[in-house]
Amino acid sequence: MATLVLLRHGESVWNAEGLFTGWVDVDLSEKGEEEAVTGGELLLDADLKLDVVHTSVLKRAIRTANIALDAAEQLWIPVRRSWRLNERHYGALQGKNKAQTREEYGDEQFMTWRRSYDTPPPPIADDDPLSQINDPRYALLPSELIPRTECLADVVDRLLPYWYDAIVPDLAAGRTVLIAAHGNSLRALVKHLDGISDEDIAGLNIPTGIPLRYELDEDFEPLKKGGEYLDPEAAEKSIAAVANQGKK
Ligand SMILES: O=C(O)[C@@H](CO)OP(=O)(O)O
Repeated sequence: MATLVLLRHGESVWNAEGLFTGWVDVDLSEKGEEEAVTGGELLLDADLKLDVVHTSVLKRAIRTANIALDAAEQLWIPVRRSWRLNERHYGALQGKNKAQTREEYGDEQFMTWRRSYDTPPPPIADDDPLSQINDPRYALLPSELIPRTECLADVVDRLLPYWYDAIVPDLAAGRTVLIAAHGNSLRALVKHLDGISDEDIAGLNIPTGIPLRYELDEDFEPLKKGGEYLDPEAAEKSIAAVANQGKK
């Protein structure tokens, strides 16, 4: 049996402003930092002894991990980072206001771009100031691997090699693993873990800053589908807030 803990970063400055974020490297808001502290306190209260943390290469996830691990008195544990845990690339929607986008394109198109499994938003141009094509952290990635947009299916495809190559070996070695990542990269992982259908995944939202614990069997499948939030009540509220983004 192995323990896996998933942690979505705390509220970011762009979450607070209601903007599509994707691969843009925005920081946590003050509230997001507080959520990360609370997340760490929940880890401490649950007496979770972590052995390793995996994060994306975006600072909202990196800082959430640092703040939470500090609060959990485990800032010293080994860290690994990968672009494969990054948020879903939001294409040309990056930096756009969610409520305005909803108004301009209508509910159906808005929700298709936000939550459909296989329809990506329009791609971002390489010369767009919000493109990541020249970002030094992806300099070693072949240009064709740097996304210009992604649907959730694309995220599953790029995340699973990291799951199998880097995270599963940690779990197999008996390590308790923390993954600090993003709303949609964690939706992709939860879809895989819980065997959620392409249709049903549209209805799943991940709350900010609340650890989600999974106990996994020898095949790395959850003993309990959906895992367990360390603060289920707060999770429920935060899930509703995420689902309602873009509504007035
Ligand atoms: O903007 C984003 O990158 C994501 C996560 O914050 O938003 P959404 O929940 O709308 O997919």
